[in-house]
Amino acid sequence: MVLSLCLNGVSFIGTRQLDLGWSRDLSLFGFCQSKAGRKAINKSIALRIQAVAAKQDLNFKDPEWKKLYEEEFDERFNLPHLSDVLDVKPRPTTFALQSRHHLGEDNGVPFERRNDYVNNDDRTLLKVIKYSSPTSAGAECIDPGCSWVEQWVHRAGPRKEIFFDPEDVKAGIVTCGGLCPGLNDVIRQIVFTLEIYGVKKIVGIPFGYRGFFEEGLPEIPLSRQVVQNINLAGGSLLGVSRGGASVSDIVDSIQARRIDMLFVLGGNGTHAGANAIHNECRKRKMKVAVVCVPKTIDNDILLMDKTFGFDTAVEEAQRAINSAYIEAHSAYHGIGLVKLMGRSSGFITMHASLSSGQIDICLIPEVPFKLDGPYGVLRHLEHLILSKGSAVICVAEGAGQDLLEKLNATDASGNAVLGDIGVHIQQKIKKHFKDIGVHADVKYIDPTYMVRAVRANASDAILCTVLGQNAVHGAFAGFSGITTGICNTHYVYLPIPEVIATPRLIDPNSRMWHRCLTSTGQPDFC
Ligand SMILES: Nc1ncnc2c1ncn2[C@@H]1O[C@H](COP(=O)(O)OP(=O)(O)OP(=O)(O)O)[C@@H](O)[C@H]1O
Ligand SMILES: O=P(O)(O)OC[C@H]1O[C@](O)(CO)[C@@H](O)[C@@H]1O
Ligand SMILES: [Mg+2]
Repeated sequence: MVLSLCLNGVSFIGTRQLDLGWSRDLSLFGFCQSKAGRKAINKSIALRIQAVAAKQDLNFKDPEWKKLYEEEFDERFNLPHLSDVLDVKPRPTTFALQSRHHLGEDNGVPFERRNDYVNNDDRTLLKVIKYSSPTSAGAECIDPGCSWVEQWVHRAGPRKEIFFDPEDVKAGIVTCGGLCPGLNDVIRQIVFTLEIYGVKKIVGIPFGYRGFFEEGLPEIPLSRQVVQNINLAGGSLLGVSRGGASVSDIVDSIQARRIDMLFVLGGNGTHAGANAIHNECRKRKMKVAVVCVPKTIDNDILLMDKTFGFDTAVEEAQRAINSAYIEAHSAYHGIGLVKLMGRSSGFITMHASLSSGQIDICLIPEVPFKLDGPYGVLRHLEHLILSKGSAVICVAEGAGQDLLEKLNATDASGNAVLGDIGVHIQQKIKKHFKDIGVHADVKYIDPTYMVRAVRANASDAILCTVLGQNAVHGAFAGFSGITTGICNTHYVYLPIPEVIATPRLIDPNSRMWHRCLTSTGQPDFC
């Protein structure tokens, strides 16, 4: 399992699932630390490098360590293939990039297209920065010297050989978790691409994994005609849901329906489910390709530049921020407060704050803060009101949960139900200004579902198009238990476990978070 461990500005990457107390020990991020605290952290960094090295059997004194690391990395990112467990034979692809008769002839010689297909040995480089030292901003290091280590992942796209006869294929598509702009765009491209391969049986599974087992939820037949215009609306043509049946029941249902390819659109939880489905199919020696397309406005999937829907959500969030700004700016001592989605990651909040340019205080789950006290948010707010007359705060829903009473409840999928940090901050601001006898007019905006129910914007629509097509190419190429994404602007296939080992978080020592702080001008709140 991949693990990116961030310690006081330095990240060390482990290759297996390592129990290094990563989870949410935010004090490790090096914020709010005294000099003595920082010294202790530096010592713990040294100890932890040793721990990583020991657990990975890496001895950095061994001149071969880098080679060993790279070999292990290749192994981890190797894509599971149907031929690993089944006796399947390749056949020439039926996917034509253009029908030849449209291309015509040149001097009587039939036009030959070149470089049409992706070679199975093509790779894309995962990390492209060479850090000169572990103290470089946002450095991700494997060894104490922060050596350059190559990490290659598999390139996505159509292969020359395929492992299914399209005539026989029944393909299923399912969308799980919460809504996300672009779901319909991905469904549409999957259907288009399947049909180009020659697949005739394409069905949608209604309402997420639930559609596999709940009575009265019939499959939805899909074709180019059915999906032609679905991208013009937000939501999912198939419906979504949380919670679900046992993996074994889902695989029974896949077997009974004779599905050969399953395209699964969803976030972390959905991917965990898809991987379990893939493993169960393997165990039963079923020839089923399970391919995911990561869907989450939270952008919390590891290794990827971004997930589809994120851009649109950020754009939409700006409407709320702009309204909060106008309200705050037009009121006497106005304070605008906007809460945005982001259970464990503050990407939407950080990007919306950066892009709007109207935010004075940006609060995310990855960076702890205090509301009260001389260095707390409220004191800074007081300063903003008295110095410039108004202020706007943007807070992620998962931020500051340590300030709220734990609810000890979970949703149908087992995700923790969070306390409402927006309402809490609103109340605290009102009370604070009342207590100090300064007028303040607080306007709270919670656009939660509005940012994800819209249709995809232009850049997300393109991303969805590529991902949907690549998902189909991956299934025909015989891969299963994989997901598709964009890494360093190139499109790749990745084994599912590598992208869901942990939720992807903002590194508080990254350049991007520092840029956000530069933009808002906010201090550390602790
Ligand atoms: N570890 C797991 N194993 C099997 N299935 C899972 C697992 N975690 C979640 N699921 C199933 O995956 C589906 C979606 O999970 P979840 O509700 O957490 O959404 P998600 O995919 O993480 O998307 P979102 O980003 O909207 O939260 C649910 O039907 C849930 O039951
Ligand atoms: O209310 P729902 O549908 O469970 O979705 C809420 C969650 O979905 C997410 O947007 C992830 O898709 C989280 O940020 C948020 O907490
Ligand atoms: Mg989730």
